[in-house]
Amino acid sequence: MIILDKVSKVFQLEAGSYTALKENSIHIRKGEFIAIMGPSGSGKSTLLQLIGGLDLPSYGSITVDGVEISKLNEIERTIFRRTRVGFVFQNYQLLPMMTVAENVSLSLAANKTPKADIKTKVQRLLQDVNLADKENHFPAQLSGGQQQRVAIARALAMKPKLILADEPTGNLDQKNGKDVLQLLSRLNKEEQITIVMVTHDRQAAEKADRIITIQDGEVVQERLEGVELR
Ligand SMILES: Nc1ncnc2c1ncn2[C@@H]1O[C@H](COP(=O)(O)OP(=O)(O)OP(=O)(O)O)[C@@H](O)[C@H]1O
Repeated sequence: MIILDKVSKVFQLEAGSYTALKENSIHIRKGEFIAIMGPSGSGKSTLLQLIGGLDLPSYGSITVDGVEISKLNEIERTIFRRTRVGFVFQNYQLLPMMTVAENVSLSLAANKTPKADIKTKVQRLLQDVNLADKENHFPAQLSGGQQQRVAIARALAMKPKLILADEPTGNLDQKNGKDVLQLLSRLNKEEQITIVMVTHDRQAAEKADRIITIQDGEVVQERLEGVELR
């Protein structure tokens, strides 16, 4: 599903260049649930952004679902992101002036789904995340856990085979964090959606099939159900 071949990311700064990722080669199979862990500043979010086509690697190639995204131009990458990847962020990133239903419908509208279909699809998505009764609420009227479930419904709208989640439970208390993780786990198991999740939370990471640990821009450890792989 995801192949990174010797991927490096170098940021050009006024003070010089900074290597955030160093020659990482990573393979992620279809349907895997991967947790990415590592200290602050180790390159986790940068890695997720490269996999999601939000940014380009400086060196190396990235292939996602058969598409070499590191070769796509800006417009092609935008289409790739809109149609193939669901993004979930720590701070939910819902639009505050729009209702829950409008937030979930955004990508459907952007991808020219007929209006009549949007309504039924949004209702089904909100049922899936157990928020059918909140469609006319605004994000500020919901708890953090509910907002994150709206964000997950939005991420699912285009039926992506891949969800990239950056600290999805980072702002949530234990109960809400657990609910969000359970939802991601269910989507992974029942819908075979591949999930790559950055987390600082060891308990959250234990939900994954494999934990990839990054340090100073390099993968230093991979652990599969308790077995050290490197
Ligand atoms: N656009 C950018 N320009 C310059 N440097 C950047 C940029 N984005 C990230 N960096 C640097 O790259 C390094 C890795 O950042 P990244 O956000 O990937 O870390 P992280 O592991 O996700 O950290 P955290 O756990 O704190 O979110 C950091 O030193 C950061 O300052």
